[in-house]
Parts: sequence; structure tokens; C-alpha cells
Amino acid sequence: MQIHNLSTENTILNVFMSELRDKTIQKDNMRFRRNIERIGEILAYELSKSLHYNSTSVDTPLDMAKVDLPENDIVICSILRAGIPLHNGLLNYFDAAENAFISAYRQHKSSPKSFEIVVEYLACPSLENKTLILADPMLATGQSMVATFEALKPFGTPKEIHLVSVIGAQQGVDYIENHFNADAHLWIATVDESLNEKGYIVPGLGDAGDLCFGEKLQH
Ligand SMILES: O=P(O)(O)OC[C@H]1O[C@H](OP(=O)(O)OP(=O)(O)O)[C@H](O)[C@@H]1O
Ligand SMILES: O=c1cc[nH]c(=O)[nH]1
Repeated sequence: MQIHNLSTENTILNVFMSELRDKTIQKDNMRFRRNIERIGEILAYELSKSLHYNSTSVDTPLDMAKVDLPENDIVICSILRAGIPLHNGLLNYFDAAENAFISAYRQHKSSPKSFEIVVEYLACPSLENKTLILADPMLATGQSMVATFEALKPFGTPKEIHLVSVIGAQQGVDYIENHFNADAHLWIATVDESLNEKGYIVPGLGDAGDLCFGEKLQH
């Protein structure tokens, strides 16, 4: 897998990331969602550098201008709930993309440490020969990404796979590296060191779904 970790460079992304992490600023749910969306826009821009471009021309009022435009048929698939603002950010740039949504949640067993990923809702167009962008802001254990990808398999074989995330734990990055082909890409804003005993990224930012949309009752 080709890993593109945007935190290796100092950019304006650092501001959005620090606001997402800050336990006071993150209480402003609208700013939290918008910061995820802004990071989605930046990740979309970076990802666009790896697409395939065709030369064409546009008719300006004065002459013809040569332009290279991406030819990829993109499907953006987001994992509910926290994927929604990231999805919006990606769709702000890939405005012709098709869209898929899937629900994946952690079903806890006897202890908070042990859970399995349950996939329920799934709405998806054909993925055959398309460019699949699979988006989830949190890549903790990596199990949601992998379970989602398994659930998408009946919808066709994508030509390219791009995983997009905001914060990952190194363990989750390693896990998906073992479950996706070498030609898949991971576009991620930053990678933290560890996971705690509940599977939360440390230092991370807390529960992204709750910070976007409010607390949920546990299953
Ligand atoms: O890499 P993993 O260990 O699978 O964890 C990541 C998942 O956890 C979060 O979802 P959560 O279960 O909190 O649901 P929510 O977005 O509805 O709050 C997040 O949005 C991912 O889907
Ligand atoms: O740190 C984490 C891990 C999973 N899901 C979250 O929302 N945060």
C-alpha cells in the first residue's frame, strides 16, 4: 500500500487538525464538522494528483485553452456516522462523483476491549472498473475499513482503491496494509502512536461521531 501521510509537511492543515484535537474548541460541533470537511477537501486535492488525466481543450471567449482533465469514474463511499463531513469535503472537489454509504459500528462483547464490527445499511452503485474512495475520519484498529471493503465486494471490482482518513493509529495503518493490495493508496492527515484499551486513538481526538452529531447510546 502506498501511504501518503500529510503531516510530514507543515501546512495550514495543522491548524484544522489542532482545532479538531483541542478539547475546548472541539465542543463547537459545527466547527468540528467543518474542520473534518476542510481536511476532506485537502485530502481530495492531494489524491487528485494521482488520478489519470486526458488532454482536452476549452473554448474561452478569446481562444482555445488546452487543459488536462481527470478521466476517473469516482465513487466516494463513506462509513456512517463520522464519515459524513469527510464525504462532503471530498464531494466538494469531486463534484461528478457517485456516492455510496455504509453503516459500520462496534458491537461490544463482554468487555470494552472486545468488539466486532457490524455492517448493516449499505447503498452503493456499481464499482466495476471505477475509482473507489473509501472515507472514514478515524482509522483506529482498521477493522471498520476492512469490514466495509468486504461488504462492498458484491458491487464490482474497482480499478483503483483510495482510503481516506483524518487520524490513524499506527496499529490500524499496519492492519489495513495487510488487508489491501500493494497498489491501494492511503491518504491520511496524521498518524498517532497508539490505541488505548477501548480501541481509541491516543492522543487522537475522542469520539469523532459523537463530536460531529452528539452522543449515542451504546448497543
Ligand atoms: O478502525 P476502527 O477500530 O474500526 O474504528 C474506527 C471507527 O470508529 C468510528 O466509528 P464509531 O463506531 O465511533 O461510530 P460513529 O461514527 O457512528 O460514532 C469511526 O468513525 C470509524 O468508523
Ligand atoms: O479514537 C477513536 C477511535 C474510533 N473511533 C473514534 O471516533 N475515535
